Amino acid sequence: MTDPASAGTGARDPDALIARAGLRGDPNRDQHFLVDDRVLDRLPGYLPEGTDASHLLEVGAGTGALTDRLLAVADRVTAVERDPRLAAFLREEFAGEIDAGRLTVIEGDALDVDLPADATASVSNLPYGVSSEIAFRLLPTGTPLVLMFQREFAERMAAEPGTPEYGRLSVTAGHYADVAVVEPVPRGAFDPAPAVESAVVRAVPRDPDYAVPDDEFFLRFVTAAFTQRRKTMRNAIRNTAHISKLDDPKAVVAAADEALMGKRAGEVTPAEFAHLSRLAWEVGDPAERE
Ligand SMILES: C[S@@+](CC[C@H](N)C(=O)[O-])C[C@H]1O[C@@H](n2cnc3c(N)ncnc32)[C@H](O)[C@@H]1O
Repeated sequence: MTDPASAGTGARDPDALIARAGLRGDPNRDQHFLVDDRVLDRLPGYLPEGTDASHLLEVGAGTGALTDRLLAVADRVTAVERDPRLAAFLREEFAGEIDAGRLTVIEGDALDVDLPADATASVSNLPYGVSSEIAFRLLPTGTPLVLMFQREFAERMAAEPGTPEYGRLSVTAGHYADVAVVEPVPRGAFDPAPAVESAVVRAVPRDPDYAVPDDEFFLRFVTAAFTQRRKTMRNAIRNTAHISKLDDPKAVVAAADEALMGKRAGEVTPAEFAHLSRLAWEVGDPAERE
């Protein structure tokens, strides 16, 4: 049997893991395994200083190259993997760690399975097909996250108002955390190489520096406005009542600041969105208030 520990770092060699698993990553199943040791070694280090690493969560564990790095820094790791062949391989490859109570493998879809409520942080190379849904399962947990996304998606998540990338994703992700792109990752770091570039995002949880009347309403109000991002806020609010579920969007426009109503959604800051959502909650007759 191949020695699981590669020389030097003591970490398992990613290519050897793929060889032992005996399968090729299937892009149709979002299987792009990280094979660049330097990227793998850096990922846990992107967790904010002082992060409680007693129980790390990994979504989409694949052949376990990142799982192995997480086990090196955590007391305990929970790894979720949907592909039964990979889950079986992980149970075999990491039998020692599982027996020692340091690793739990959950076989299933990360969108359906119960994620451990006591995970203290997550480090994951996400399946890109469902990365948005998974991110928005993890962000409300209020734990630090280090997540690999498609680069374009990562940049939209971290974008500032007034930039072309700024949008619904920036405001909604920023509602839960300070989000930053910490490392672009080239296609060649993966096997098989994905069609697009990737990037690592760090999300540090925090309460927003503004108040909203209701999280769900705020997120819906923002989503509605960005469906009409070329229109002024005045028109966007009027035209999207079917999404924001406001009974009286005109009252919101009438009560709001003229200059703000003349801006486009891409120029409206999260705090301004929050202000507008409070106004809409008061005078726009949203569905929840009935
Ligand atoms: C980009 S690969 C990352 C694998 C490994 N962590 C690495 O870095 O090499 C994503 C992994 O997520 C798994 N996966 C795809 N969809 C999933 C889902 N809905 N829930 C859980 N795992 C999923 C794939 O089988 C694949 O192993």
